[in-house]
Amino acid sequence: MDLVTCTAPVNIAVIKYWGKRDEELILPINDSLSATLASEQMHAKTTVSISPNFTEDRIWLNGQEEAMANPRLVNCLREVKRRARESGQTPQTRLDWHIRICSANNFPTAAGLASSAAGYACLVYALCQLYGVKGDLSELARQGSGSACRSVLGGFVRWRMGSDAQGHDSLAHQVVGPEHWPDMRIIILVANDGQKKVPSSIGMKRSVGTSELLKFRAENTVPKRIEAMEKAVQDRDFATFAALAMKDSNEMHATCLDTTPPCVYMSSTSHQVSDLVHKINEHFGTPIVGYTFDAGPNACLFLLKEHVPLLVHLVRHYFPTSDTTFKGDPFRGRDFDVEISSGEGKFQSLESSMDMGTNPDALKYAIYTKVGLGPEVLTNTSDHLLDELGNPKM
Ligand SMILES: Nc1ncnc2c1ncn2[C@@H]1O[C@H](COP(=O)(O)OP(=O)(O)OP(=O)(O)O)[C@@H](O)[C@H]1O
Ligand SMILES: C[C@@](O)(CCOP(=O)(O)OP(=O)(O)O)CC(=O)O
Repeated sequence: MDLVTCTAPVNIAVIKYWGKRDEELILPINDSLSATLASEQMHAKTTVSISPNFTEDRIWLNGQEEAMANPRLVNCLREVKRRARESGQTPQTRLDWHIRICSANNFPTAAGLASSAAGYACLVYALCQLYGVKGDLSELARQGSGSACRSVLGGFVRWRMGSDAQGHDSLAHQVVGPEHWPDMRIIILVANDGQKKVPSSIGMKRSVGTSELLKFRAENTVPKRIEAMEKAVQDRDFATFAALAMKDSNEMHATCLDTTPPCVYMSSTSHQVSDLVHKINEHFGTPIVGYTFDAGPNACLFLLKEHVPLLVHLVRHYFPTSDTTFKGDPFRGRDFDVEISSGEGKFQSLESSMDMGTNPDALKYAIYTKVGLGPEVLTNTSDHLLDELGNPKM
């Protein structure tokens, strides 16, 4: 029996992918750009195993057995095997053995927190390790979920839409590595981690079919904005970075509202968080925090390390929670390398200038993280999700 276990990170787009020109190959209507988040806080973990003794292909996701017939899964497996066959690295007999796949996310699945990105990047990375496939993996991961192609790399990543009908040039590449902007921090404010009503793939298909605004966005705004965003990342120009991220998120959600029937992903809590961010930035006279929202109500905030204590104080003040544990709590303890003092006295004058009401228990918890590396192989036996017979350990 051969067995490989990997982790892959989540990525959060600051220039969004929303809309496909080819549903089957998952080819987008515009380029997108994202930050890969550190795997320590959020990751998918996948074990893949092949054996001549397995009599059928099987998959378990988050402890439940699922159907292998999922077309995205089938496409990924077929394409990785095709690449393995073409490279001549793997004997046909090994490619014919049945496979077992066991995967788990350490954060909510299908809640607009990019689980499909981490999940398919992890699956493809693990399969490629298993079959000895080398080279670009983004084309393979893209066929599981569009955003997954950006999770096969660390740092800041750009997915170029490409023009080839077969999608061979619709690939992701690294803009800068995770070490490039060491002070960048990310705080995800989770308002709802339940499964969303309209999955991204359905929502964006509906937008492509009905929104004129989406067409305008893809053809006119994004091509210019993404160049400015790439430059802002390269120059570590936080104010431009945050302003562009917020603009792009709002434009994506505007296209969702321009869709028939409309896709409403942001909630009143999302808008309150957005309001707070704009008030903070107004107070400072320049963006010191930027937000972006995926297809869900949870805010993903970008900010520099020096502003974490301030943001933490204000979020605690305006979104008090009775859950004192506040999972992934940046609101207590230490930053990765900076002490987060409660800063009560220091920021009190700010509260009075905000002119906002408080929203008790509107947030469930927060995840505090930074920009990180791409997928990794785990070699410790205790890390494998399948036992020596190929059965799930849990
Ligand atoms: N670890 C995993 N391994 C394989 N597939 C996964 C994994 N995690 C999630 N998926 C697949 O992704 C689907 C969820 O994708 P969906 O786009 O609906 O949500 P999301 O990725 O959490 O949100 P969004 O893309 O809007 O940020 C799951 O139903 C499952 O098919
Ligand atoms: C809002 C987004 O997160 C949309 C992600 O959509 P998916 O990649 O989940 O869609 P499919 O390609 O159909 O699987 C924006 C982004 O990540 O760029």
